[in-house]
Amino acid sequence: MNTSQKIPPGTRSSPRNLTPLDLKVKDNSAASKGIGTPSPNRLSSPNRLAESPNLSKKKGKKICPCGRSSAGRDWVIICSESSCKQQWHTSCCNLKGANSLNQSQVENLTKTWLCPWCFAVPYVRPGNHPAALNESTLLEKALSCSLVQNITESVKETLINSAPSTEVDLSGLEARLADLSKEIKEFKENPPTSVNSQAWEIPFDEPRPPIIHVKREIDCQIKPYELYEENFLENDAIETLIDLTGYLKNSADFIGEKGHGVKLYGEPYSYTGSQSTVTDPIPPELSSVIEIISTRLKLPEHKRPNSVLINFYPSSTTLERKDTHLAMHSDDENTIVADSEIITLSIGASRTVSFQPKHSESSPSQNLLVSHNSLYVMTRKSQNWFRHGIPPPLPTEEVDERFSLTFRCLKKQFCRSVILIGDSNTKAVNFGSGFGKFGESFPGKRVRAAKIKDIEPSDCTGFANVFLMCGTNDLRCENISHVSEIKNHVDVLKEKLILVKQLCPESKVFVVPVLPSKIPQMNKNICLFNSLVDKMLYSNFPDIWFEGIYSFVDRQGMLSDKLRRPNDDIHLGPRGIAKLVTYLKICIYKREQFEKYMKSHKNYKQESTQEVGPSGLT
Ligand SMILES: O=C(O)CCC(=O)C(=O)O
Ligand SMILES: [Fe+2]
Repeated sequence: MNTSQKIPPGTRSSPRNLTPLDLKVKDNSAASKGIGTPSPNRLSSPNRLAESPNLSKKKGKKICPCGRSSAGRDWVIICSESSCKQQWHTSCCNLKGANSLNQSQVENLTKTWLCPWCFAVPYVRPGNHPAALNESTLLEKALSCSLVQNITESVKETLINSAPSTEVDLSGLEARLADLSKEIKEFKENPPTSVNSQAWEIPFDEPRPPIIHVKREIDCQIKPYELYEENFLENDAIETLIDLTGYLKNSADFIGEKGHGVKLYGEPYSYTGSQSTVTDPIPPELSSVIEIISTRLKLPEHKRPNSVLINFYPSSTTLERKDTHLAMHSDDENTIVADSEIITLSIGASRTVSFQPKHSESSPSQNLLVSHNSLYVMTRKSQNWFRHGIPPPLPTEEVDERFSLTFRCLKKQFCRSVILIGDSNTKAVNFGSGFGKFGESFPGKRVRAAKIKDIEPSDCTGFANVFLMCGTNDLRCENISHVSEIKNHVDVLKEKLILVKQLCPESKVFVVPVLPSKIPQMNKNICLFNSLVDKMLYSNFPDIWFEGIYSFVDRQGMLSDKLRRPNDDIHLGPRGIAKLVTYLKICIYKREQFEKYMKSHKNYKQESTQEVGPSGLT
């Protein structure tokens, strides 16, 4: 089943962002001046102030974004989102009906209520919904409004000029009206490009097509492991680890998973089928090994391991043979830092680690015999190319017990990691903290791809969110001599997306519609391209999001002047870049909300090709 929904541009509006204007209203409100606090002597009557901190009826207080008083007619309710807590009149947030309820009923209703600023509606509004139709005529209305204004001004001007004489000279007015009729006629015959093109509208009841699983044979572009080194630790250090693992084995600290036991230290590592609910702090014995590893492998601070998982593979003489193994899996959880390494140190018997290519039937599996006190290093990236596992011993083979210590660098905020593959318009997008930047909770990187053909799907591996924002250069007037070239670009994009989806089945993929320029002919190319991409995504990848870009567009369907670089018809200026970052973050947030909602829905079945984790579940 389709687990997510793409958003065609122009068919729905983005959640309300705080604009400077909103902030002004808020700042001027009584709430921000601290005068919105309910006074205790008015709590007794249900018609007046309510006792609950989340609910009150206040007279004359301007606490709602409307900035007005509701004269005690409305309940004032507070958003339950702890970082918001904005107060609203029930009428202003479309809950007018709640005014006929009593206090406790309203309290119940609003316990988990998210205000219009916080709640992102997870559904696409159907193209034929009256509000969508209204929106699509907005531009027309706005333009006719300005024409009416023109007429009014012409009439005024004529009357003023004619005022001294008794005879009113209407010739100027007639000429102006003739001009305006001409303008109206031209406008009707040749309406300006609008983002609300019908081409993007999806009929409400049209069933969503199934997700097409297309697989390509992709040659392995990286090695299954980067490094294998024997006799890694000095005697003292290895003896300490032998003591630690021996102690753990006898203290029954290992938690049984299929074919082996596990013990977790440091940052919690959760994977499909993991049984460890608790994690202990990293003990000094392991901290000093992390120190040695980090120095020897020259790991920078941001990739230093902070989580250690010890696997215990019992001897084949004590168990059924098949029970000392680890099933094929990938360590591809999105909490692992995208460019980090997964480092494994072996203690005890030699065992074979098997590596199996995921995307190439013709490439054989590779085996690595890992001996006592050896270390092998895989990259997080390689997890999207290979599965690995410890096969059970052969029927004729006897194996002694083995422990493996796996060191990882985990960061919770990597659940929201971002890769932005884009052209020069994304050049100024920065990660990290500061104005117009992504912020610490969205770690990630930007990769340049000047044209669609330059997108490198393997760059996306390891990132939770993938944004592709290319096409502007492909669609420049000098690069398009025939419509068929635009279609070809869409086909190239489709092929790239097949590879991205195959290499990163767990990533949330977003295609950013090409932003309009100030060049009308180029905008025609862009408009056609966007509508073809929308159709292509709808029929091939309904789980790839294609979110509307109206906030970048002016009434003429062109790149907004406020957002572009001065004297540049195509590129975003600093305000545009800040807006782009906000847009990208809203995309991530909306999708998270949408998936959360869908997960809680009873018919929701996750369409997932998720690998099993080190639990060995098969
Ligand atoms: O024991 C090994 O060498 C492999 C361990 C492993 O793959 C894991 O912990 O994810
Ligand atoms: Fe693993």
